[in-house]
Amino acid sequence: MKIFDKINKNYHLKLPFVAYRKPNKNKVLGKFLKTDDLVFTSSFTESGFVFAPFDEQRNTILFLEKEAESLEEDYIESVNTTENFSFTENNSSKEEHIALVEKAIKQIENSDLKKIVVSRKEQLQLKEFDIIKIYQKLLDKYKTAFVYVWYHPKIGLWFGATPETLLEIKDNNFKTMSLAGTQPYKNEENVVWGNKEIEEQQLVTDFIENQIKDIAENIFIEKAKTVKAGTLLHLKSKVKGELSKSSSFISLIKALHPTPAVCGLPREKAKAFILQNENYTRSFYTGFLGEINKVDDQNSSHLFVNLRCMEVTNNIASIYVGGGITKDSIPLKEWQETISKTATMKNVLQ
Ligand SMILES: C=C(O[C@@H]1C=C(C(=O)O)C=C[C@H]1O)C(=O)O
Repeated sequence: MKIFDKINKNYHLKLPFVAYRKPNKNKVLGKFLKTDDLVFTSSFTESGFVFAPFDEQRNTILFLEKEAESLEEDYIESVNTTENFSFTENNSSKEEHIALVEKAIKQIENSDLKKIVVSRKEQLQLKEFDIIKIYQKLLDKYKTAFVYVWYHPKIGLWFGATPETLLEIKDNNFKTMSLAGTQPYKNEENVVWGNKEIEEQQLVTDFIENQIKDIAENIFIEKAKTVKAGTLLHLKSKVKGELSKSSSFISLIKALHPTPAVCGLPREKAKAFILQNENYTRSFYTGFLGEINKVDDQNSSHLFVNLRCMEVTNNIASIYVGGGITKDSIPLKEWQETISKTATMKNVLQ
């Protein structure tokens, strides 16, 4: 495909680009830049593609629409991506993660915190690395996800196949979702959920409702349903509404990000716990990415939460995974949940 040649070319010339396919769509879209200038946005008023970190104190990177060459192409499923990407696994950080979960549970028991999402980074040494083969495998395997590859020579190379929409907005009509609770998919989508998962997802739904109630009208929240994301199942409620005339797109982003699906409740206290206690920096994991202010589509924006993602540097893949901790969490189960979540990316590396 032409778009893959262009990805290869930009990557080897060390020029920024993003290629992405929206959930359940066939088209792969690409934005290819001609210089390696690093452009930030904090106003979200420009037209382009944003890549935003978890911590909003850090910079959001913008690929300006007017500076980019845009390509789009129907995806033709590859027949040829069965090669093995062999890799050697590092010693796992099981004890470290379990200790972090235990600390989060204690913090919840001794404060007004109700939920904290804790995460970790797993590094794998790749024996070989082919950007196109990895991206094709992601496209082949995860048709219902937002599947992307994003590159800036001054920032890094990221891949992801995320099940979570942060915000889709056109005119004043917007959609978002409450996604939380995880169990492995075992050939059956009709499953029973435990109280811990039901409560943890309800916390996210209530937070979203509370955050948007003063800036939106006609809010409608669907009952939670089971959804499949790769080899996992989650609970999801769709949310829609109308942004009030006096409110702005950025106020909606700020109201939503980071939701308790990736941070916790109350938000600021959970964030402080995460920044102090996680043993690494999340950078763009649990941030968000996507199109903003599309001029050819009534100024619409479509943003996704950066989950089920990895960063590749010098043949080392860093896979980012986490999970929501509540008073009812069982540390070993939370560890296993992060292992299950690494499979989304490991499946395209082996
Ligand atoms: C934090 C992640 O996922 C989030 C946490 C979930 C959970 O705690 O059950 C489920 C889906 C996502 O909202 C991740 O994939 O790393």
